Amino acid sequence: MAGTAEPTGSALVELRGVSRTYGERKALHPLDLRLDAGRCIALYGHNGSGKSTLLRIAGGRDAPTAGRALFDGRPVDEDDPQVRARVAVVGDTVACYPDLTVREHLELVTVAHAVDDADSWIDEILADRRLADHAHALPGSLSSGQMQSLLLAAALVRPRDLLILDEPEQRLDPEARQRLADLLVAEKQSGVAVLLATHQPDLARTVADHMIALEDGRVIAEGPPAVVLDDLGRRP
Ligand SMILES: Nc1ncnc2c1ncn2[C@@H]1O[C@H](COP(=O)(O)OP(=O)(O)OP(=O)(O)O)[C@@H](O)[C@H]1O
Repeated sequence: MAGTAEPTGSALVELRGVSRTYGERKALHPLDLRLDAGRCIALYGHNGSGKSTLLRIAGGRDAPTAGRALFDGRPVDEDDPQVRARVAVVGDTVACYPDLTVREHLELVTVAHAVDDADSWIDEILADRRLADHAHALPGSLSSGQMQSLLLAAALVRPRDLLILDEPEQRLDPEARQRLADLLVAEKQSGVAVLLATHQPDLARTVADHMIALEDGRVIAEGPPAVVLDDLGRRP
């Protein structure tokens, strides 16, 4: 079983024998996973290896074909108010309103999640993500890296116990990637569980406690990131 620590009580995320089939295609073969508060699991693998499928199931956006996906001991469903309140997802697709500014997007999120003192909190996140100068810009005028920072900011302005990120390093420059790694370490330190799909070994090495390497929907290696990366590096 994939785990980030000795199991103590119920995990925040628990997948038991989870698999996913699309038509004839087996996107995910049965796997187990356990993620506790304040820990991070990184999923690693080629395009099409099943990372996003696993993330969608863990966040309740998709149901497994077989097995059980639990959040805090209950079947996970993105429509569950508990899940909506506690799970923040940074996706790989851009979903935004073309006529709302960067700041207005973040305001929407804070209203939806009844965030106290939202204005100063938004200011802080905008500065932190280097978006302060673009607060009044419309999405269409953002660079792809700035758009990625906006997606990240939208997850950070709201409360969360679990942060799910699908290749968050995409489109970020080296400095922004470093700030992303620092941010995810800080998230863990504040008790947030982080479930991450990445193509960047350094990000996994810096942030993750446990790494799961997938190939064609199967777990081919798992363990501490340095060990898994070393193992993968020695394969023919
Ligand atoms: N909605 C869907 N319908 C049919 N097949 C799907 C669907 N979603 C994913 N798949 C298939 O499942 C497999 C796993 O896809 P998935 O998106 O999970 O891979 P991934 O590891 O996230 O890839 P990438 O690194 O490119 O994002 C792929 O073969 C993909 O074509």
